[in-house]
Amino acid sequence: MILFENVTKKYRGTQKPALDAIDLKIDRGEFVFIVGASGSGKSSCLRLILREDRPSSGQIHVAGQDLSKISSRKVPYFRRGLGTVFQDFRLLANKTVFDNVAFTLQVIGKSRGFIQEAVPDTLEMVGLAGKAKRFPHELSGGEQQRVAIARAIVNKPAILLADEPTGNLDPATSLGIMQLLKAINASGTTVVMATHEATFVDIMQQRVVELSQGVVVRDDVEGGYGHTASIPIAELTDTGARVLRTSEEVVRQALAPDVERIREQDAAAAGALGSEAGFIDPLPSAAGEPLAEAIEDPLASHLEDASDPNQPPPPDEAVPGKRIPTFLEPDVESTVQVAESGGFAERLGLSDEHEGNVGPTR
Ligand SMILES: Nc1ncnc2c1ncn2[C@@H]1O[C@H](COP(=O)(O)OP(=O)(O)OP(=O)(O)O)[C@@H](O)[C@H]1O
Repeated sequence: MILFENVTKKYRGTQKPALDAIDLKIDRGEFVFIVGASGSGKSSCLRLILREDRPSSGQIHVAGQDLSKISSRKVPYFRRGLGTVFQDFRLLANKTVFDNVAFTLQVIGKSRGFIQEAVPDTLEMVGLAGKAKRFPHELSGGEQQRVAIARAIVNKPAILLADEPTGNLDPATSLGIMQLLKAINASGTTVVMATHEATFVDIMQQRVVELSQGVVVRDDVEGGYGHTASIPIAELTDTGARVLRTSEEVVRQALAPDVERIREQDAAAAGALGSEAGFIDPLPSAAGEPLAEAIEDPLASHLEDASDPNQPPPPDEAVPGKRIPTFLEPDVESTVQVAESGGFAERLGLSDEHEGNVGPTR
């Protein structure tokens, strides 16, 4: 699905290569964390996959295509098969939630009827049903990131690239985003995520590729974050250490891969997202469960308990009739970070041809 062969990237005017003879193979359906200290080359790696940049030497294949053979004119078409999520959301400030997501489909020529079905379905999946008419500045940070994820998956990409998608979010909101990405991966979409979030990486036990000064220094099938960003526990006060351990336990409960409940959630989420390999079906599951409900409810009760570090997380408690759990309704107001310009469309693999309005259907 993604293949780097002896890839080196050296930016103009720099002495050391940002990436140095990288070999990397990521198969269809994998969830891969790319970790490493600041400046180790994570974003460079994602930019090369997205064909935003070209390697100085070496070969890159993505989704069966040799990127060196794609002409600049064809790059937007290539990018349509990739979903991208960034730390700063990059929503269009002057468009509603609906229109931000619809924009992706509109510029690639999907019919109005298709858009008016696919967008609400995708918004429901990410827990934003009912917020279609809001503008980005009327949303919390977590909600904005969910809009960005909806925009990234609405075109059913085979690969989702996420560059620090939780970097601007509080821990609880980040956890919701991680669960969403995990569920998207469970549907068959390959997810590659660059992150500094040690706790999530440690607990999710997915493949971890660690970069150091542009070199792959570790590639673990079920790895942890490693020492690159660990907080030395000895430097914490007793209270600090207890709080840290408690929040880790909360996250572990919510994401641990060996918990049967999580498997069931994955299955439910995969059902909600569709079974077609590599693609996400925007229809709800047969049981009518939206993705947000399928993956989030148990977490809400754990998080509520996180305030008391001496209390173990309670058992799961379903909240009858509750479509979107409290956890998915973050009340933290965040600084809205939006992209205003047309370069945004190009980066997302969209042409910036015409930009008519697509009205919300509800
Ligand atoms: N456009 C550029 N021109 C010159 N040097 C660059 C450019 N982009 C990145 N670099 C350099 O390449 C190296 C890798 O940067 P990159 O952004 O890939 O790291 P990163 O691991 O994503 O870092 P961070 O975690 O801080 O986002 C760094 O030394 C950086 O300064």
